[in-house]
Amino acid sequence: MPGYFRYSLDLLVERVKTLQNLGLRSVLLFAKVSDSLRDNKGTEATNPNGLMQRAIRVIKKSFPEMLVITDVALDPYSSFGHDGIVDGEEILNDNTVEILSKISVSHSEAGVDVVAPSDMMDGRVLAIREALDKANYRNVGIMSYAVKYASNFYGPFRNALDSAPGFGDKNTYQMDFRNRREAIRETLLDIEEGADMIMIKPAGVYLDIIRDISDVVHLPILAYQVSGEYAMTKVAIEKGYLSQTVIYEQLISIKRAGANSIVTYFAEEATKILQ
Ligand SMILES: NCC(=O)CCC(=O)O
Repeated sequence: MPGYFRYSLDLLVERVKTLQNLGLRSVLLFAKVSDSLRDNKGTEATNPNGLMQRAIRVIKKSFPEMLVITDVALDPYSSFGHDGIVDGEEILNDNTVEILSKISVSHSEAGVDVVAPSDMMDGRVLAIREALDKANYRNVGIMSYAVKYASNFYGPFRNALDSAPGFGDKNTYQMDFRNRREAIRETLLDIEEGADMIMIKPAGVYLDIIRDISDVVHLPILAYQVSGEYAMTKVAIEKGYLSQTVIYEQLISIKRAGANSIVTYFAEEATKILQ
């Protein structure tokens, strides 16, 4: 993924310091664990001393005011690269939801501010909310990936994390990009279950969906400009086909469509453009 790197914990502190100095106030963390730690149960994902848990502690210790959001999903921990527990060729929704709740509690024990389930299992927001409340983490928020399309734009991220599915695809739990109304249904369900913020993903070729949702939903709406959108633009700029100003135009159009916040790999560039 051009211009993007995996950070060890010592380098992570330097990286977050740079971002904070640029005026950024939140980070979204993803973990990359070694293949030997992957299984079909997400065991490593709940390790109190796992990479994600240590990363949360390191950041909150050095930058207590930085809002830390964590990815809650099985795919980086799954021997199959899927977001759920696999049985034959099936993804077991309810067993997965149970583990996602445990992962969320584990991240909360480490000090996370907001958990972000990105798996697209049904019923996970309610289960996570109940598990967090029961464990006394009532103030930990849930940013739900309510609308996540089975998109072809995730390629560079999956390469960076080695998290591409080992068999099949994610079409049985991620959404069909030909379907428009399902986005609203999924969003309203997640809100009813207790989501504090709604994520729509990808962003740039889903501006109509962002607009649809922002017309009916009055919670914070985030849009995720994903790795493929980033890589296309980055490479075109590097090759001189486009000027850097297209980044600003892309981000503004996502905002114009109705996003309150944008998750983007151009965050650092954006702070410079906006100065
Ligand atoms: N669960 C995280 C992702 O799928 C990221 C996608 C991307 O940036 O391409």
